[in-house]
Amino acid sequence: MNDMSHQVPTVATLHFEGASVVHRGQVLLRPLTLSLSDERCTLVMGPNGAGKSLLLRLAHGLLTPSAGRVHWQGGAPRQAMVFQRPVLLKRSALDNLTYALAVNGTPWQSRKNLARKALEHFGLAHLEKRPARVLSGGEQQRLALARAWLLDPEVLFLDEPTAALDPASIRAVEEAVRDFHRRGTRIVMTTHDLHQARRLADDVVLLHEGSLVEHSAAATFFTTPSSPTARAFIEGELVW
Ligand SMILES: Nc1ncnc2c1ncn2[C@@H]1O[C@H](COP(=O)(O)OP(=O)(O)OP(=O)(O)O)[C@@H](O)[C@H]1O
Repeated sequence: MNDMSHQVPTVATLHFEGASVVHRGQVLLRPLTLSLSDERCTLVMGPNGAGKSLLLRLAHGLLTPSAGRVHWQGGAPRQAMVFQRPVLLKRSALDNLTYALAVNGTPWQSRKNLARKALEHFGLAHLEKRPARVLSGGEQQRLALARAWLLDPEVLFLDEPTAALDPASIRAVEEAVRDFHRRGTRIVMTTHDLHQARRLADDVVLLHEGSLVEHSAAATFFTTPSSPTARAFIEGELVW
């Protein structure tokens, strides 16, 4: 997605400064120093248990580091997060969106109209009355993206949003991610899928066993990774 990175407005830089996560004496994320700047699409990669979700939770402020700090230079931007298993309310698809707008302070007169537009944008218009929790995995993921879309985030965090989806749904989610990016939203997304990372990433963060292994431009990462661990990961030899 490099071609788009010069067309979008500047977003604040996110700094991790020696940020670590320790739980009951166990180090889950070793002190991490990393800056995410520019209007990029950053893919956070690594085997199971590497610490990708922890990094994302720290970034979005859902988790406080045990030591060090995570902060936005230039003030925290408007941000949203989409999880692998979307958290949806026991309401219709439409009501999930109007509720998010209400929480966001959108005047009630315009909520339904905006929510319907978002449903349409994500190909869900025909499902507006269906309870959100009975939607298929792919539909739920699109509804979560529609909800994020309505909040017009400057930064969007996605935690393995395509992990349990079929190829068509994966394509739909990736297209939505590109759409967000075109609109100027900075993307930070975790994935296991090397092909997906090649399709989407401007830069790649590789974690392994709770440590940062590499942060480089996607072209560099995939062609000339600087560490043996990154090479092994790209070759599919780093299972965990
Ligand atoms: N609340 C918690 N309590 C104890 N251990 C945790 C907690 N959250 C995460 N961990 C551990 O921290 C490590 C990193 O977890 P994390 O979810 O960040 O991995 P991940 O890279 O996202 O893995 P996956 O690809 O499997 O989703 C794992 O070993 C996990 O078991």
